[in-house]
Amino acid sequence: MTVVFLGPEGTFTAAAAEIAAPGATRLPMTTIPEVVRAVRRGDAPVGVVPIENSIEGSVNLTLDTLAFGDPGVYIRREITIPISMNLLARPGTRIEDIVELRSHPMAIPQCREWLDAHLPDVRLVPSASTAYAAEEVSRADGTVAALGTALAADRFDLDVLAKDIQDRDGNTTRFVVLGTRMSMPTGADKTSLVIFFGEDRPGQLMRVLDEFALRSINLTKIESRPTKQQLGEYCIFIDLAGHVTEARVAEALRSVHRHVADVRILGTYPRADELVAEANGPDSEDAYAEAALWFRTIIDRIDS
Ligand SMILES: O=C(O)C(=O)C[C@]1(C(=O)O)C=C[C@@H](O)C=C1
Repeated sequence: MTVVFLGPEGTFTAAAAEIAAPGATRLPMTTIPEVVRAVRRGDAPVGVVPIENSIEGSVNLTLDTLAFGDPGVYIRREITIPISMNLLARPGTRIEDIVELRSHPMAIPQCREWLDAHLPDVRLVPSASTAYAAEEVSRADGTVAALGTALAADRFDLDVLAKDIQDRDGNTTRFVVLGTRMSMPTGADKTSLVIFFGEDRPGQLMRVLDEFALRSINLTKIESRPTKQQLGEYCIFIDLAGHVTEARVAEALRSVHRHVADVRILGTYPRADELVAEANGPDSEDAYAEAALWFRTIIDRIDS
């Protein structure tokens, strides 16, 4: 088994990949779209990419790659990892020597307050990942530092000048495990989808949200992103509690599909927090099954 992930070794995603596929052959990639392409091509059955951070929000490149890229790659699982950011530099570097700081564009804003307080005038330079930044620092002079994992410090012979410098306790990133098929239901699942509205009509978003609310389906995330077609045209990303094989989720999705131009399912997969979404009374599987049976008895009485 091979796992592809945003590399090189020493990234936070590399740690998530070890949880997703322990002991697998590891194939680090330079970018998130490369990971997705590798899974689509079948180079590896499992890919791991970051999707959301508790301080900085969504990893837009992941959302866009999954929503607008070629079909055939799905989220099969989510993994959340506590994120501890460290200031890494070549041995002998002092904080006051640093004039340039490199890291992944998701990592820098997680340390904004610390950087304002300790390195206010530093030049911020984006890197392909935190571990690439660490590697670049190992080849630079002693005025360049990186934000990254303690593991990257070991890997690239750097010192940790300051640790745990993220702006908030409990800093957490959510990663998604990708594959070419969707996951089976576990009873504690989530479904991620993107809605493309097409023609602009009043009340369309309300209509979509109503379909979920009517069936007591909890939305765990809702976010809009540009469709990239024209200024002001947005699609919405929704994460909901439940699996597409649950009757109320299936019925809601079928209804939503009637109202919009397209619905793209990004995946239906076990939740990291294992929280079971209760569906009781009229929302239960039994109630849907009973209603289907009742309706069958009506159809059966129609002349054939
Ligand atoms: O650069 C890395 O180490 C990554 O794994 C990427 C990434 C991200 O894109 O969110 C992962 C976790 C942290 O939130 C910061 C960076």
